[in-house]
Order: sequence, then structure tokens, then C-alpha cells
Amino acid sequence: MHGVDSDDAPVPLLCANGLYKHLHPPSLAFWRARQARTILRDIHLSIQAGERIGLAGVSGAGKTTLLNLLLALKGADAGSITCQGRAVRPASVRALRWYRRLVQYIPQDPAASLDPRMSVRDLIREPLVRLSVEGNHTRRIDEALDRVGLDRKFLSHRPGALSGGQAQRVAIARAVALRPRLLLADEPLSGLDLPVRARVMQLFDDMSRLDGTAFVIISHDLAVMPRLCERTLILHDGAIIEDRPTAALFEAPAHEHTKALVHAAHLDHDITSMMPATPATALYPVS
Ligand SMILES: Nc1ncnc2c1ncn2[C@@H]1O[C@H](COP(=O)(O)OP(=O)(O)OP(=O)(O)O)[C@@H](O)[C@H]1O
Repeated sequence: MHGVDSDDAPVPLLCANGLYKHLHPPSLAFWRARQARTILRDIHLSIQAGERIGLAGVSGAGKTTLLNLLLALKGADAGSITCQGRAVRPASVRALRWYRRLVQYIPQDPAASLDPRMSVRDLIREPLVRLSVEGNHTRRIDEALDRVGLDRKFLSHRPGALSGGQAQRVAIARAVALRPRLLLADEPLSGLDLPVRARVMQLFDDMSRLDGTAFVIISHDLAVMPRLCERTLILHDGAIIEDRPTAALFEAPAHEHTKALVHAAHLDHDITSMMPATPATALYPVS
């Protein structure tokens, strides 16, 4: 008789195993071993296709540091990251091309991240060229623009002629054009007005449900998690202190720091109305 063994478990899209990051004060080289400060400790994280994971924590908790490790912009002092079973660590642009095609980043301040001299068309085309993506770039650019709900007339515009919401959608379109499997989004809703927020949330829903794109959404504001993420991680002092379904975390936060975050977000009311109807992973099982 055969039970469910480890061979039947879904293969994660991305896996972080026991990550540590220390901060070494440069002026104290002699005392380095004693003085190093640990800013990430024993981080374990597994992300499945189509899954939307929230990463929250107070300022200084380590969110940006973890993001930098997941983007392979910085290396961990211990532990490992694998994507589809392949090791991920900082390397040359060329050596990381395969990873950059699979894992993309939506920056916190899209308007500032877009080169003001480039047109929207060139901004969306640039990663396709840099990462040597084959195929018809014009079609990909048009599709990406449609996906984020921007009219094609914007293709000739420069960032200075865009509103904050439009710039946010161009930043998302740059990532979407690569058809990534995982998007890391840093405070994707901050600074957006309500209609644009709703459109971005709908886009993320569609991408995870229809395309199987996974998301890690970073926000200091826990209030956005029930609508965006089926699972939420709380980072505190460099450690993940909770990693649970978002509904369960809001209904019964296990940790004092989570309770404080929930309380601060004024979310101890009925959150079930804000939960997505169907978890994306239910629609996107990974074989
Ligand atoms: N280059 C650096 N020099 C000194 N300290 C640093 C550096 N990078 C990170 N730190 C420290 O590491 C800790 C984690 O910082 P990190 O930026 O990852 O937190 P965060 O959760 O992203 O905060 P925020 O929400 O304010 O962006 C903080 O205490 C921060 O002061």
C-alpha cells in the first residue's frame, strides 16, 4: 500500500533554508566576531506557484534585507535559496539571467525607479532585451500594457507625463512582460488612490489565479494582507515569528508583536469579508 510520501509533495517554486545575515561594523574589524549584529536569523520559507504571501513587520524588522537576499542582490552568511531546485546566489548579470526571468521585483517607488528619459515602450522593452528574451517583443509589450489596463497611447509617454498610479502600472508591466513565476512587490499599494488600488489588487488576483504567478507582498501595513494574501509572515527582529494562513493569523494572532500589529491596523473586526473567495493554490496545484 502506498501512502503520500515526500515524492508526492509539490515542488516549491522558491525555497529559503536557514538564512542568516549578519551586519559587520567595518570599523571594528578586530572585534568582528563579537560585534557582528544578526539582522536575519534562521529564515525558512517555501513558496508554491500561484501563492500570495504577505511579509509584514515593523520598521527595522528585516524585510528589505530578506527581499535583497531573495532577489540575489546580497548573499546570506548562512543558509541557501533554491528556485525550482537550482541554487540562487549573487552572481553576474549573465549567470543570473535565468533567475531574473523567473523572479521579478516591483519597487516601492515606481515613479523614482523609471528612467525619466525613456518612453514607456522602451521602459517595458529594456528588461526583455537585457535578459535576452526571445520572441516578439512588440507583442509582449502590448500584452503587458493591456494586462495592467493602460491604453497604448501611453507607449510614447515619458514617466514625467504619468500619474503615480500610471507609473505604478508601467513598473508592473515591465515585470509582467517577462511572464515571471514570482513577483516580489514592495509596498505595492502605498501612495495609490482607491480606484487604482482596486485595479492593482484585481491584477494580482488575475495573475495568481489565471497565470499561476506567485507573489511576495511586503507591507508594513497589515491591513492590506487579508485582501491580497492567503498566507502572511510576520518578521520581527530578523526572525519569522508567524507563518500562517492570513485569516487564522488575524483571528488569533499567536505572538504579542502580531497582536500589536493587528490592533494597530484596527483589524480585529470581521475580516472574512475581505478574504479572497478561493485560495490561489487551490486553483494552481503544482505537480
Ligand atoms: N547597511 C546597513 N547599515 C547599518 N544597518 C543596517 C544596514 N542595513 C540594514 N541595517 C539594519 O538591519 C535591520 C533590518 O533593516 P531592514 O532595512 O531590512 O528592515 P525593514 O524591515 O525593511 O525596515 P523598513 O520597513 O524601515 O524599511 C535594521 O535594524 C537596520 O538598521
